[in-house]
Amino acid sequence: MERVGHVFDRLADSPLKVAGVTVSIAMIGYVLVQGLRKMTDRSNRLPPPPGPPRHFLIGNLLQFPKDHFYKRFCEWQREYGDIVSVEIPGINMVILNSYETAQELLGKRPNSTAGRKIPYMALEVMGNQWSAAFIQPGPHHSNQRKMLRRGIGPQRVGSHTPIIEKNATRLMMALQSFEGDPHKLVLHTVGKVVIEVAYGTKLPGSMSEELSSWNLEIMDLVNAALSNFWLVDIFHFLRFIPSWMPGAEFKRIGDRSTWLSKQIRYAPFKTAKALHKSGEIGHSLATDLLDEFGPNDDVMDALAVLYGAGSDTTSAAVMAFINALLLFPEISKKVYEEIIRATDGTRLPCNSDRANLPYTEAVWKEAFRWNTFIPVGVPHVNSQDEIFNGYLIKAGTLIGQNTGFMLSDPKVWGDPENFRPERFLTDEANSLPNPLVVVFGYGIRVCPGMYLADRTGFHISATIAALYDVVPLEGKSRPKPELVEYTDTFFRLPVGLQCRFVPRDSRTSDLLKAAGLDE
Ligand code: HEM
Repeated sequence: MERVGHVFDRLADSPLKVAGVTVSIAMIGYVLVQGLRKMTDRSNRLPPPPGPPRHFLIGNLLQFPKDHFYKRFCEWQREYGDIVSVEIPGINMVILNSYETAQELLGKRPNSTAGRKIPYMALEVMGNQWSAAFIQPGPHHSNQRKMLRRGIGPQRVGSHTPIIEKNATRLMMALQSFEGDPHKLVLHTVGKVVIEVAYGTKLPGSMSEELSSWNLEIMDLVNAALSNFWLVDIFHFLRFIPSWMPGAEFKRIGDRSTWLSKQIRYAPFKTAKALHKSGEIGHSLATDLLDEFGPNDDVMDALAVLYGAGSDTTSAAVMAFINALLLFPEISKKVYEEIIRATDGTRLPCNSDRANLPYTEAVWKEAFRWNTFIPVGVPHVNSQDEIFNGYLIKAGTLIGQNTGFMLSDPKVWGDPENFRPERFLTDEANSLPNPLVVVFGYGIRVCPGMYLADRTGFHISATIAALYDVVPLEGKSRPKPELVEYTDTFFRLPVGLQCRFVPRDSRTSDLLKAAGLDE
């Protein structure tokens, strides 16, 4: 204080001196208040959620899995409970193992727990900083979500039913002579649905094919990028080294991905705008959004995100249903009988039959739950410190969701290992979460495509069950459910699934012919 006084004594009584004294007092005050706040702040004394012991400097780096995340997360759940925290250098992470904790933290605190932390390589170097799934909450994120809700939300999703039904019927025709793993066929069908929902049916066939292949390529690149660590994630300046340099593989991946990203955004949108202008576009999400918002970048990006976010996901759900039809023939027969009762066996099932198909609905839910195809949710990030159940979750923590455990916790499901759709048909159902709600995410990041996914996936799945008995290849026996393995990917698929689609009865081909899709 003396030194401060001495300096000011040398200044004349001037506005400068007054200002200087004021600033000094303010600064001292500020330091004291901050110190006191630190001493009294309850949150500073709170521990992080429990988790495996951390090592000096490297935290849990050695225990953190490089693959099979779900398996390790379940091991930690057994040891530490509903909420587990781990730390690897530079990253704090918590893993939520119960639906209630996820709802509390992510669903009920949407303003502070809805961030994303996408590595620099996947976001910037690969040119994905436009995607609603990757960007931070803010005007672009909320605009795009508003647009998706307008076009494929609960009010409007029904308007896309003809596109879903037409493409499902095409798939049924292809399955008549198909043997092997149907994943590619299902993915292609869902991709067509998504493209036609987004841009209508008037895009030239070649553009639609290109859009699929661009998307499939970039999805592979992004998945590979996200499962690797890149130096550029830490040293961002590396992005400026030229692509031809030896060792600059990341740059070449980044350049290719950025090109694909641009094609996916601009090419179909340009055609859709022209078709809209000439009045030829027909019904589509693009039509709705161009009518209401005009041709702006948020409209372009809301449309462009659909394929990447909607095709792999929905086709994985349909594959889970097909897997169940193959593994559990009695369940498959019951679904078939229920659908025949609803349609009198005189027509293909349609979306409006759904209300009369409670058993099929229960099988659809159980297919989402049993060995779920999406065992780990998309992590959120909190923008401020959160106090939760007596623990401190520091701002900037990655908040992961162990969806697989939530859907197989014996305390909730009793016999999670059994594929038992009846659990959704009795009073027991009242105490169970809906598996679809569990997998579609939380808060302001909840999947905006869930109504379209549910409608498309359910219709394709029910139609397969109505027309075909899904059986093993000639000479092979049905796989044993407990022995089936699943890929270690973000969307898990049954490993080595091989099957045939045997028409249920002579009506199958008549029904397909009557559907009249020869155009
Ligand atoms: C069975 C199919 C699907 C599943 C299981 C699924 C699951 C998810 C999940 C878990 C998230 C992250 C939610 C969160 O962060 O809390 C998400 C986000 C998203 N989904 Fe889906 N999804 C499916 C289908 C679709 C479809 C068909 C579309 C579009 C047509 C779509 C568009 C999106 C978009 C744009 C996001 C990013 C939302 C955001 O970050 O704000 N999804 N989805």
